[in-house]
Amino acid sequence: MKDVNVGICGLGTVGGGTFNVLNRNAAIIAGRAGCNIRITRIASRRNRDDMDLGDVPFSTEIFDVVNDPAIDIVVELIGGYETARELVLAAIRNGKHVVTANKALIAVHGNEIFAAADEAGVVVAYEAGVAGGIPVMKAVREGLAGNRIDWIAGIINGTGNYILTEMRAGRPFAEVLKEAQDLGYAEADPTFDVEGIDAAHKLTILAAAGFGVPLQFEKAFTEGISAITPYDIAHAEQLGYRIKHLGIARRRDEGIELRVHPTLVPRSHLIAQVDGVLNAVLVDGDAVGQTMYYGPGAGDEATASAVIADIVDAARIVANESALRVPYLGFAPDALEDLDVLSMEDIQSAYYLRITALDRPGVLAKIASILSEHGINIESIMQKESEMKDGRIPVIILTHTVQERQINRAIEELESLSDTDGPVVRIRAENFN
Ligand SMILES: NC(=O)c1ccc[n+]([C@@H]2O[C@H](COP(=O)([O-])OP(=O)(O)OC[C@H]3O[C@@H](n4cnc5c(N)ncnc54)[C@H](O)[C@@H]3O)[C@@H](O)[C@H]2O)c1
Ligand SMILES: N[C@@H](CCO)C(=O)O
Ligand code: NA
Repeated sequence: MKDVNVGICGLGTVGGGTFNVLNRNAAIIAGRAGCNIRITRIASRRNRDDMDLGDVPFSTEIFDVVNDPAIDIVVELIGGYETARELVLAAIRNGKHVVTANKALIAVHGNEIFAAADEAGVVVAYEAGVAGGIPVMKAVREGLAGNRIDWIAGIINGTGNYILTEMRAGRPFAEVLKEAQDLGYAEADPTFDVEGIDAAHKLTILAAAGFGVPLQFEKAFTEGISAITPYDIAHAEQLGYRIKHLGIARRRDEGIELRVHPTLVPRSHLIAQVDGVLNAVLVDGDAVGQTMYYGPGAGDEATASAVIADIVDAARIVANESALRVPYLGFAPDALEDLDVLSMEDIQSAYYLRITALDRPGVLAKIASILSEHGINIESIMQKESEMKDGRIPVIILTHTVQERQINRAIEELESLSDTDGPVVRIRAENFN
């Protein structure tokens, strides 16, 4: 059996997991790959005293790995945008295949990196970057190749889902975030997790591969979970919904919806049961219908599982000098469509609205008439007793699907009524029909 040489850049959570699993399962992996996958160099800022690297040379200079002529596959696990970009482009220039878990890099610099890789005749693989251990890129790029994909919706940030899950049990935000960081789930800058940036990176990649469009991260809409209150979580539950932080990409004739925000989902739907660090991606294809991919979205060995699957794909190419490659986004580069990302005003969604009304006769009728003037149909309405006994009553409304523009105009009018108090809380909702 041929040897294929791998160099690892970055020996943190994912780098450590990759090293350990590659060693533990070496025989199984060799059997699948048809070659021996050998780690011949590791570089990272610091060596780890909790790991035994055996006789694998270690250095603190990651560019040593990409400049080592013996290395066939460079595994980029340092994270971040700029150094990772330089490292990956240097590896490509040196004729090496690249495996990365870095969705920020692919979402922002993927178009440039894929073009460079095509030019050099090498592959760049990024399965671990999207929904961690779940082989969802394999499913979208290969398993669903016969479908026109109409929409993709997913819980694609483990840290955020972990926080929302624990908040339902009444635990404070900051304490749960610290726990997710200690478990190695969070990004170096955890606002990427909490504010939806990390999920938007992954959604950008899913949308590009699902719909056959270039990566357009700069146009993705992101709203985080930091404004979600236990109050709205409880009321959503009473309406039969659960609040999840979703990435949603929908293909419409006019363009693409690309958005990450807290979303009410029916409690009876499978996706509402996805808790903790687990991720799930729902994909709607015209032939297959809805499929859902579920599993660990973060963590050392779970992510390593996806990194190694990509190493195996690249190793097969090296060992067999094979030209058989799946295009980066699953579509031949000249088949990518120039579809624009729609503005948020143009997206379509259902909405949960919480209006603080003054307890006066006729206020409900005024609210209903404003919604109706804007063409918004009400799915359900709930008027709560005033908890503060201060004459202010929460009115909770779930709407049918409308255009966000209609809701924005209606909210402006609702807020300007003398019978309402303060801003209207608005959370988008999906029924996955
Ligand atoms: N942690 C997860 O569960 C997870 C899951 C999926 C994807 N990812 C992605 O995997 C990548 C790595 O994440 P991680 O959680 O392992 O991070 P980490 O911080 O645990 O590990 C990164 C390692 O790279 C080293 N490093 C960074 N820059 C370097 C440089 N310039 N020179 C030398 N060493 C450098 C750091 O010292 C650290 O040891 C990121 O892109 C992340 O988004 C992580
Ligand atoms: N920080 C990311 C890691 C996996 O991409 C998450 O929590 O989902
Ligand atoms: Na994955």
